[in-house]
Amino acid sequence: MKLMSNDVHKPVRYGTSLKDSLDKVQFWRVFLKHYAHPLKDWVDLWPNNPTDYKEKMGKYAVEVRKLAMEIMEAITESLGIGPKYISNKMEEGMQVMAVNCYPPCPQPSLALGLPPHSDYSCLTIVLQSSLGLEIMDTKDDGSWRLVPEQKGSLQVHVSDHLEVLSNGIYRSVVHRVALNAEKTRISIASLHSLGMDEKMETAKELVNDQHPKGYKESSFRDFLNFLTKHDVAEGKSFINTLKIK
Ligand SMILES: O=C(O)CCC(=O)C(=O)O
Ligand SMILES: [Fe+2]
Repeated sequence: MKLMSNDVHKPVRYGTSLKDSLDKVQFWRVFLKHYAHPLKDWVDLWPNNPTDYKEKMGKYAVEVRKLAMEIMEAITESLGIGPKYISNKMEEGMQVMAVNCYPPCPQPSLALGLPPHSDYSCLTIVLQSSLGLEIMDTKDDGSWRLVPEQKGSLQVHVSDHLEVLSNGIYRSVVHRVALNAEKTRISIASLHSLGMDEKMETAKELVNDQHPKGYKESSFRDFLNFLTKHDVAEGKSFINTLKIK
């Protein structure tokens, strides 16, 4: 069974990719994705069940967004382009919450919860209920490192649009999700980016003769259009389509 609401342009969508149309197991995940900023524009579209979902997720979304803005300010400051360089534009930006559920898998070594990918956003902040998230160590031949389980801690990922902005000084994190046979794992990923049609460009201040511009500009809508043409399972990455070779 495949319960996909396939239109990636919808502000609320859900799906499962436990099995594909040939009944072959692909990725062992059920998900709900919805927009979250500005809250009042989207909250009425969120699920009514569980009854406290809107209230609890609403509070979390607002708080995690504040954190994302603070971190973005620290990052652009570290790049020497000032704390407000992108946060002003992000005020009007998008926030997508991805609520992921990975049921126990009878043969966890034969499947993945999510394939290797990087996120399109500037920053992604992940809260996980148990072990499973792995990040690629690019300094060590691309081996996978398990993100430790620390109750209440948040995992912050640099994503594609920050790589573009920083002209490659910050690199987006390639990550995947491993499965386990015993318990259901839940994660909430909060993806922060510019507005739907706002193009993310490389900061001109970070382009010079030694560091020529490495990336084409793109928007969140450009990413969604990419998604309609490519399945993440194919392994084709959005950031690679932006690189100027
Ligand atoms: O489940 C996780 O820990 C990560 C989820 C994720 O990578 C995503 O939703 O993009
Ligand atoms: Fe991700």
